[in-house]
Amino acid sequence: MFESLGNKLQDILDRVGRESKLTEAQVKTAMREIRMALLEADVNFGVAKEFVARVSEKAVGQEVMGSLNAGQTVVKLVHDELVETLGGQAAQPTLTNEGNLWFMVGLQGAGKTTSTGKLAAFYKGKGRRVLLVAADTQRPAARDQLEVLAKQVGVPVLKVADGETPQETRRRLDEHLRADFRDLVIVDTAGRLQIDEALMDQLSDLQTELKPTETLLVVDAMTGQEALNVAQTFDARVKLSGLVITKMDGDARGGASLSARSVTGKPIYFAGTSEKLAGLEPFYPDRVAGRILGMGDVMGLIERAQQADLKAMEVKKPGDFDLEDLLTQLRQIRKMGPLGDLMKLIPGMSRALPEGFTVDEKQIQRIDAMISSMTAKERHNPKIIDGRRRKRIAAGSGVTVQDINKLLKMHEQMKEMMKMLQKFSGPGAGRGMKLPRQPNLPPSRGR
Ligand SMILES: Nc1nc2c(ncn2[C@@H]2O[C@H](COP(=O)(O)OP(=O)(O)OP(=O)(O)O)[C@@H](O)[C@H]2O)c(=O)[nH]1
Repeated sequence: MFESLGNKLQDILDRVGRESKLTEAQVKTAMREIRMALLEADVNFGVAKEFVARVSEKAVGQEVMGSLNAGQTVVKLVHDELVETLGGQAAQPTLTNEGNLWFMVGLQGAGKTTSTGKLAAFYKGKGRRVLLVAADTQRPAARDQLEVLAKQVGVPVLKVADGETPQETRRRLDEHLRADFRDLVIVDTAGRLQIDEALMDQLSDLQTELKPTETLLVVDAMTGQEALNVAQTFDARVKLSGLVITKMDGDARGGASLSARSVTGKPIYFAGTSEKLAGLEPFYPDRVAGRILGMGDVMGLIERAQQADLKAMEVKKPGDFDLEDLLTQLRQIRKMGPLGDLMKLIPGMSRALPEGFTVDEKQIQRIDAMISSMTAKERHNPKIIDGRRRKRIAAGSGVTVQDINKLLKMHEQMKEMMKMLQKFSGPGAGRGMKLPRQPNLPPSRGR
């Protein structure tokens, strides 16, 4: 479990000592890594800080658990705390025999309309009689989009007319329900590009009139830090009862869910996992905890590495792998197959790569230019490249400072990757590797 962060911590903590209890110094060192992992997963800074403080308190003086070493013990503590913070067990919204009326709220583009359709499909599958209400009068196409989804699911839809008052909507809904009994009404409310007072008032008025039994905020996992503000504001204005996190199939590591959950304290009921109607799953805190910690699809990576000819990787100790080597290796590693795909399997890697990064000749030339603008000393020890030098190197190689930052980060992560690949490739691969197939590893992607 948690091999990448686990290995990192293991290395650090092995250097610190082998006491049977976690010392304050050990915990402090480990927590720096943990905080980095949280920030990389786009957890809000304040939330990450509080979280780390909470875990530190629990960890100091804690016995090193059973067969685990100090690093693994810390990661386990962090993981358990993450699971707890994310809600522990998977939770479901309240449903009674009748009179269930749910509000779907959120920013435009968060996936509100899509999630409304997905919920209709999910609960119809459980034998519920669902009615959808298209109340998103903000985006002209939203009501039609919901109608199309409703048709696909096979449930009726009530469309709110432009300029209709909440009272009129209530009356029409009652009429509809009298003629055609439904035990679950899901209302797709007006989206907003950002938090907007007038629209918030409109939403609040509709809520007062329709009295939803659940008010679910749809949060886009890709929004990262912004999730905290969005969740906070919506909760203050329309009192949320739960959350739905969409686009968990993307590159985001799920930090948004931790931020949104921490600030509202409301359960996360569902995770959106594709654009399709079936792409909705109950939210499993343990899976997301693993993903936030950046464990990626480690098993997938190992399988690929074992199939590849990795002789080139054995030239150096990973710790000595410098930027010049990076350039050489970048070309050799391409033999492993589509490098982009492979890199996505590495925790944090997809975020570290420059936007739209694909390994083609042009990219290699850019990296070549960046590395060539560095001194031999800098190439060997990139840590000495400070802000001023980054600017100059960027200017000298025709790229931005962000590109330099990303390159340096990628280099660090490649070193990590090489450590893993070395461990798990070549004759004897797999021997001594402590990698049981975990049922709760994050779902593998791209395979
Ligand atoms: N990959 C992926 N895409 C999703 C998911 N949920 C929604 N989307 C996509 O996100 C985009 C926006 O979704 P919508 O449902 O239209 O967004 P909305 O929040 O209803 O937007 P408004 O109606 O404008 O407020 C669409 O292209 C969806 O297909 C998901 O879980 N995974």
